[in-house]
Amino acid sequence: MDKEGHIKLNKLTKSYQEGVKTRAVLDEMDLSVKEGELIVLLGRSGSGKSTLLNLVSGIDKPDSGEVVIGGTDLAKLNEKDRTLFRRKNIGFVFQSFNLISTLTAHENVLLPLKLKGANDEETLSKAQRFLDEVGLGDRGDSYPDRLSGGEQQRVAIARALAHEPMLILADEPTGNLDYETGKTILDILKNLVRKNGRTIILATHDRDICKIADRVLEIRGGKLSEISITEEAIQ
Ligand SMILES: Nc1ncnc2c1ncn2[C@@H]1O[C@H](COP(=O)(O)OP(=O)(O)OP(=O)(O)O)[C@@H](O)[C@H]1O
Repeated sequence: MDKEGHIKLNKLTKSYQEGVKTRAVLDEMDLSVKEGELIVLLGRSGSGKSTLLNLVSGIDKPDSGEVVIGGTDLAKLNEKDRTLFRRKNIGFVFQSFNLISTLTAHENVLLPLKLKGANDEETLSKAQRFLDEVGLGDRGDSYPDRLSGGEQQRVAIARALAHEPMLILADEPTGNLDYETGKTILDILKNLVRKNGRTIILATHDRDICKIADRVLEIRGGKLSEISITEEAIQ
């Protein structure tokens, strides 16, 4: 695989129509992410972070421009193939954890593996291994409503990584957690992503999170600009 252009955005443009008004959100945005990079995406509320993540995951379609992930141009896939591609290649971590309430922690981690068609003993133990990795090896039988917010997010991290996706997308992963829990979650996420050699794009408005990044990018006026990490640390 082309390490330099593991993920590429070419002139990505997206606007929303509201009545007669058009709101331009992303304006011919370019980006190239290397394999294994940890990108922190900053931007004020409403700047387009979630819009960008939805385009990168293929959940939403751009007005124009390309999203290329591991050599696959998402626009060339039909709806069904895009869903399959997403299941196989992308892991998600959301602000609101998004665990399935009727499944145990272990079953939640298992789900993306099953959706990929894996369902044998080895798969069961892989899900268990990832629960162990996030420190919840003994909570596999617990349902989400029996877990704290931080524990739920740890299950969500295990779920995002266990099926070995090419790319992890995290949207405000610490947004619903207190400061200390948020710090723990970020450490777990960073360590697991590094250990497994995954690429991650993490959107946040919390500038503190920049400390863990290889590269910090900011969306402003529909474009991306690179911010120096040392500059960010000093502020
Ligand atoms: N489906 C939609 N229809 C119309 N406008 C939308 C839609 N989705 C997003 N927008 C608008 O696009 C802009 C970018 O929204 P987006 O959710 O991407 O921002 P964000 O940076 O993720 O914000 P936040 O940090 O508050 O979550 C906002 O002005 C929002 O109102």
